[in-house]
Amino acid sequence: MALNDDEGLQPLDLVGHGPVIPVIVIDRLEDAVPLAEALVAGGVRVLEVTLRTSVALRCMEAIAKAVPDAIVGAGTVRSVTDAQAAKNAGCRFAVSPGYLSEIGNACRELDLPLLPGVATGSEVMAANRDGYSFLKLFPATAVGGIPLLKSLAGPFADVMFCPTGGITLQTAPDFLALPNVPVCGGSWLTPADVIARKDWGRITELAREASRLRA
Ligand SMILES: O=C(O)C(=O)C[C@H](O)[C@H](O)COP(=O)(O)O
Repeated sequence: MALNDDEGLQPLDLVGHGPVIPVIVIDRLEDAVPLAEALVAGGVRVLEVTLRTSVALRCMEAIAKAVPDAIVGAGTVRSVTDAQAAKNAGCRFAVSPGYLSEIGNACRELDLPLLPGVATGSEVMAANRDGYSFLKLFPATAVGGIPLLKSLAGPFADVMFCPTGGITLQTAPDFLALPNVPVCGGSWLTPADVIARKDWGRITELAREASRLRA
């Protein structure tokens, strides 16, 4: 499925590359490229690098330049400035934890595909109004998880979700079994302690496990 490819938005296939989008926090620039290479080696190409650290933008830039098989995007996009910075860093898509029309419109202007975060029906409607129908449900487990996704499928039958927040290798299959969930997100593929000890082999194993889940 193409990501929010309504008129005016650049389509990006985020679903055809596997069932899980890793949500990544990188503290050291030197870890960016080997981490991305380890994920790609495990079959995970779509990478959401969060804008939560001071080196995040430089990490995205490094991955975009050095790991051509990775499709790198920016997570934690909370402002128009963040979206612009992500585009400048070479990101192919952006993910926001919530939704603001100004971010939706700015991403359209920037030709930067956006996966907007929503947690309520009103937010789904605001994002739909602005042309977005593939949405991130965040924080997925905390706001209602599978029962909420089943409920949303009634009034929002044409909306697809990437639930993220509180999902694990064990619970991901139940989310992916829902007709309105083609892909889910999670940080379990890139644990902080594994990155800290530069155990890239373990990252590849975690990626391989995730990529084998049913898409
Ligand atoms: O930083 C952002 O913009 C986010 O979107 C938050 C992440 O999606 C979640 O923190 C991932 O949740 P966990 O898999 O439970 O760790």
